[in-house]
Order: sequence, then C-alpha cells, then structure tokens
Amino acid sequence: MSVQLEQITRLNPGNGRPIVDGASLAVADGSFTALVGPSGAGKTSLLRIIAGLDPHNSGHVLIDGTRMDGVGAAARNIGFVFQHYALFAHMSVAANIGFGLSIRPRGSRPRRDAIARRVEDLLDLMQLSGLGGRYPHELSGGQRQRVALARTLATGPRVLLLDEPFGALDPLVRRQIRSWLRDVHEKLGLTTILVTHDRQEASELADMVVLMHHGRIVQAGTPQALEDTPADPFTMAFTGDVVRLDGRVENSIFTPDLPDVLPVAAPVAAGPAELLVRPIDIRLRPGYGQATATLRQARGPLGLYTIHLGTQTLQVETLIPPDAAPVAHCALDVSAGRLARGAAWATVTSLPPSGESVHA
Ligand SMILES: Nc1ncnc2c1ncn2[C@@H]1O[C@H](COP(=O)(O)OP(=O)(O)OP(=O)(O)O)[C@@H](O)[C@H]1O
Repeated sequence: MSVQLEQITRLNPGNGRPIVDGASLAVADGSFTALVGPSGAGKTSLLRIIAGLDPHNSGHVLIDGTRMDGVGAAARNIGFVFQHYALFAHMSVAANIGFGLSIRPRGSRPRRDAIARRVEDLLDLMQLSGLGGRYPHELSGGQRQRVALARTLATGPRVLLLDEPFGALDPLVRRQIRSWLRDVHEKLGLTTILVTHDRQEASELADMVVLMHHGRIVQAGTPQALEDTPADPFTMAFTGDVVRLDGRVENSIFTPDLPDVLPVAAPVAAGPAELLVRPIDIRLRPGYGQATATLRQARGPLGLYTIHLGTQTLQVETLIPPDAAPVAHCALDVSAGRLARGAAWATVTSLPPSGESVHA
C-alpha cells in the first residue's frame, strides 16, 4: 500500500510549537523508507500520525490514495514495532505471536489450527523455528525483537512502521537482522518505514531516505542522492563525514583560511564562507604546497592520512596519489566540496591550473 502525507502539521499541545511542520511525502507501494534525523526531529511523532495513534492539526494522511481523516488506528491495517516493545512474559512465544488473531471478534477470528499454522509460518520466516514453546525470558534480545515483529505481522498488515526496533541490540546482531529484515519486507510485499539513528543501516536497507530536522522534512531521496547532492549543509553533515573549512570569497574565488588548501572558483557574493567537503573527495596535490601528509594505514586505493597544514592537523581517509606515500610539500584540492555563504549553497570548481606550483 502506498502512503502519502500532505502538509502534515502537529503542534505541541503544551506550547503550540510544531512537532511536525508541514511534512509532505510520497511513499511508494512496496518500498522501504528510512526516516533519519537528530533526536527530537519529529520522526516518532510522524510515524504515530501515520499509524493513527496521534492526532495532527492540519494536513492529510492517505493510504492507497484514500484520506484517513477520521479513520482510527485499528482500521488502518498498519503494523507498528517500537524499540521497547514488551512481549507478554507469561505467554509462550507462539501465544505471543498468535495473540492478535486470537482476540479477534468471533466472526473474523481464524480457527485454532489456522492460527497455529500462521504462527508456524511466521516462526519460520523469522528464523525462530522450534522456539514457539519458549517464554520471552528464555530468548536473546534479537530473538525477542523478532518475536515482536512476528506478532505485529501475524494480523497481516500491509504497511509496517518500525521505530528503532533494533536500537538496543549489539552492532553484530543488528547487522545480521538488517539483511534478514529486507528479505522479510520483500517476501511479504510490505511497505516499510523504519526510524533509525544508524546512517549505514539507512543506506543499506532503504530505497528512500527521508531526513527530518525541527519537525520538517529537509530532503527525501535515494541514499546516494542524499550523500552526493545534499540540499544544505545540515544534510551534508548528517549523511556522511565532512571536513569544514572557513575562508573568504573575493571576486568569485574562495580562499580557505588554512594554508596549503587550494582556492576554488565559487559563484557567490564576496564575504566570509564555509566550505564542506567529504574527506574521501579531498585530493592530495604533491608539489603544490608545504603541507605534509603521512600515510598511517592503507586499505586498497584508500589511505588514512595525518595531514599537517600550518598549525592544524587533519585526519583524512582519501585516495592515495600515485607514488606518493608519505607526501611532503603538498596542497589539498577541495574542489569537490560545497560552499555555504549565508543562505547560498553552491558547488565549487577547480581554478584553471596556473602551470606552476602555488606555494612551492
Ligand atoms: N505528546 C507530546 N506532547 C508534547 N511534546 C511532544 C509530544 N510528543 C513529542 N513531543 C516533542 O516533539 C518533539 C519531537 O519528538 P519525537 O519523539 O517525534 O522526535 P524523534 O525524532 O523521534 O526523536 P528521537 O530520535 O529522540 O526518538 C520533541 O521535542 C518531543 O519532546
């Protein structure tokens, strides 16, 4: 099922400030979306509005093109798993998973053997076969969260909302669950929206990453699009590592304050500015300056360098230039960066080579 948000706003009932602020989004049927952003950005609030668990002040939620105005949570056919999702401690794993089906009203409740079959199928899908008779306290954290997911999926929701469900698990278990989760999503033909703090998790799992900040959706796109063409400095810093360089623009040329960083052409008005560049995009230019770059560790074509620029030191993982490790008397080329100058956010370009070394 597709999920569409039209200008959703929810105000904090206490102080009237927006918790979610004019959020519009189109989530395609069968897609996997990751909702990311700093703490307090409004991610959980947005999920709860989609699920119908919290009200909103204006805008509309549409599921499969139908407005959900006045449609309660139970009628939306949406599954929701939270980080701290409590299983019933006194019930077996199988009883926990089958619970949602067993409490259905008589007319729509499946027969006992049908519930048992459904539970077995889900145990299989969750790679929990043989554990139906155990109790929650006899399971690991990762197994418990898979039971929680199975319990949510038992009633056959088409949209699955996951709010950091694996946040409390150790990184190794999280990585294992990641590939398995995408698999479950595909097999069941779900439309999944996952809140995560883990950048890697978002880009590995999701078709679309949605970045929220101060209740607003700042940018939505493929993981690659957010990394390669961030909409603003906040998005650039949130979606990957960045090196920030202060400097000044004069005559459309940005000159960094640090020595031995090559100036770049910048199509913005004169004044102070900040250049953001991904470390991986920094290039070492031997012979163009007085910086020294010491190779600490090599990993294939990449090297972890300690770079001394005047009194400053940078740790940067970037491409190893041919025949140049360690590199003395070099400059840094940051022409793959982006420039923030007040409200302007511009790409920069290399200046034409002068034919001679700049600082040599
Ligand atoms: N029912 C509520 N009443 C008042 N304020 C609320 C309510 N729910 C959330 N907020 C506030 O709204 C803001 C957004 O909260 P929300 O939990 O949605 O953010 P989040 O992005 O999910 O954060 P985190 O990553 O820490 O879970 C926070 O400042 C929070 O305190």
